[in-house]
Amino acid sequence: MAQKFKILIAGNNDPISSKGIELLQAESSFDVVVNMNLKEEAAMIEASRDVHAIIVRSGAKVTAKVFDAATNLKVIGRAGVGVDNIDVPVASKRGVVVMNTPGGNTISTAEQAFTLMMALSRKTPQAHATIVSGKWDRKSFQGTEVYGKTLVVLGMGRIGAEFAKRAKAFGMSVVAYDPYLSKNRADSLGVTLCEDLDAAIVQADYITMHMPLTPETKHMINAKRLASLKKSCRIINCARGGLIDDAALAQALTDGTISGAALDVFETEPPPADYPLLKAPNTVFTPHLGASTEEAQENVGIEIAEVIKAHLLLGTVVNAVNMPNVDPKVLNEIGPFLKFGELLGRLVSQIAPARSNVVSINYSGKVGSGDTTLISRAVLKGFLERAVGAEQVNYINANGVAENLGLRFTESRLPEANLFTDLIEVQASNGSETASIAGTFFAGEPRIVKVNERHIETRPEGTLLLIENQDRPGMIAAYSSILGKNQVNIADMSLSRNKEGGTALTLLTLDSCPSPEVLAELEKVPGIVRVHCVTV
Ligand SMILES: NC(=O)c1ccc[n+]([C@@H]2O[C@H](COP(=O)([O-])OP(=O)(O)OC[C@H]3O[C@@H](n4cnc5c(N)ncnc54)[C@H](O)[C@@H]3O)[C@@H](O)[C@H]2O)c1
Ligand SMILES: O=C(O)CC[C@@H](O)C(=O)O
Repeated sequence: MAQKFKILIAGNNDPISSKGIELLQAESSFDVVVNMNLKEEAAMIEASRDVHAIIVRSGAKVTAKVFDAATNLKVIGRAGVGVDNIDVPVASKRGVVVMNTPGGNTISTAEQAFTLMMALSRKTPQAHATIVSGKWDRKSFQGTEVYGKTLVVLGMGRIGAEFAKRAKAFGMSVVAYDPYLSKNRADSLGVTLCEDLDAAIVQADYITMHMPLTPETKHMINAKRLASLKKSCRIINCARGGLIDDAALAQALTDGTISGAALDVFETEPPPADYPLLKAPNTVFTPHLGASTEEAQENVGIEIAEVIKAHLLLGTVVNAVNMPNVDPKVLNEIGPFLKFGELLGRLVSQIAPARSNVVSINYSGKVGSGDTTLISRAVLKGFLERAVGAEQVNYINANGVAENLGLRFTESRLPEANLFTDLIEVQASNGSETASIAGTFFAGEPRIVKVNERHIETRPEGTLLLIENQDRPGMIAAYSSILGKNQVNIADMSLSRNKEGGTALTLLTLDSCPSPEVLAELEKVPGIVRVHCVTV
């Protein structure tokens, strides 16, 4: 029977598009629960206990305690961009994929920010309030044009770029500050790139903010920077509360250091009644409505439903913030390498020297010319399974699990392979000893082609017995007779030696796993250096 997946659509009065919900409800293997009343952490914990997927906007918070309770959780979908309501480091540690919908609300948010800029310039909300209160006041609301003014865009990503296009159409000259923006991109947008934040903002008649909240961007606009601005400067923030120090902004507005602020987002949401900013002059506020349009909500609601469905049913990963993308085409191409990489990692972990602290993956041939991030994660996953348990490690947390164990991981690529179209070699080393296995595909079938640098050929199937012995007559008979007398049948055999009379390596495929006593007996045979029994 197909697995049933329970999906929680979690909200705090911020609904997800019904079209997205219906798309999930139409799938017979999904049990969809919608709960828009998850303001308190305790309620979120209860609702998440047995779910496989959670979909949120910005209202519901997925905290570490929610992860503790949601032991079946595989994926979280954010119907929107910012994932600051999800504890992403904990998600990664627990192996939960976090996916968002970048782009679906770009236009709506750029339009909202632009609307705020215009409303701030023309005091529209204040003028409206006087009319509805019965006054006809045409003197108090003289505004300013944006035409000919200098706009500084902080964060020239998707939304910043859409804002900039609109500002240019309104005759503004646009300066961009974004440490990750290339000169080419700035040129193609027709904006002036300024590499220094302080030098950028002192020119501004308007500043609009469009970057994520990170430790680096927190309080980017603080008391010191506010003091450096033109007195006529107005600030718009439709990105995230916390980019601006709200207390410092309230002060700067009150004492006339700057001319106005229009905010869709606040450091504390919702702001309490005594929040100083709410009493400051020359402001326009909206309650985090950037993405609140029919179009944006339909875009992000449908998109997140589609990616969650594809992830649960097919394993595809799209727009994950804690994992590389795996679309069905790529998955199809690299799928066999993922399985094989995991298997090589698992095999090497069984012959690795004690206290190995470095795992190296060497790619050669075609496989090394593409993106190998996921294959390496697969190798690490396979390698770590013995140390932490197969359930505890996956493609998302493999790097973190390795780091916790003090295991370093290196990767190298050779575009040319000497003998094989594709070759993946996995090595584990503790500084003084190294063990390695390399594999490839022959006519689509996986093969082990090297063990500890020796050429050998075997199918990675069942139980493999690896015997290193002195190269001298009678060795094969010695170990074969011990296996035979203990009813262990040899299904396949591959031999290799470094030189005549040197060391030989035998890889036997066995029909059953020899007992520890049989392995001990083999190790005692004169001339046998090492025996490893490895399960594929
Ligand atoms: N108000 C809303 O409802 C709403 C809706 C959508 C998005 N947002 C927020 O808007 C922000 C931008 O969204 P986006 O889709 O444009 O994201 P994006 O990733 O396309 O753009 C973000 C930009 O910020 C830049 N950046 C990063 N660090 C920076 C720094 N230190 N200084 C300057 N720039 C920096 C990045 O290089 C990038 O170009 C996000 O925080 C998102 O959560 C808010
Ligand atoms: O869900 C919302 O309405 C807010 C979305 C917005 O903050 C985002 O980051 O995409």
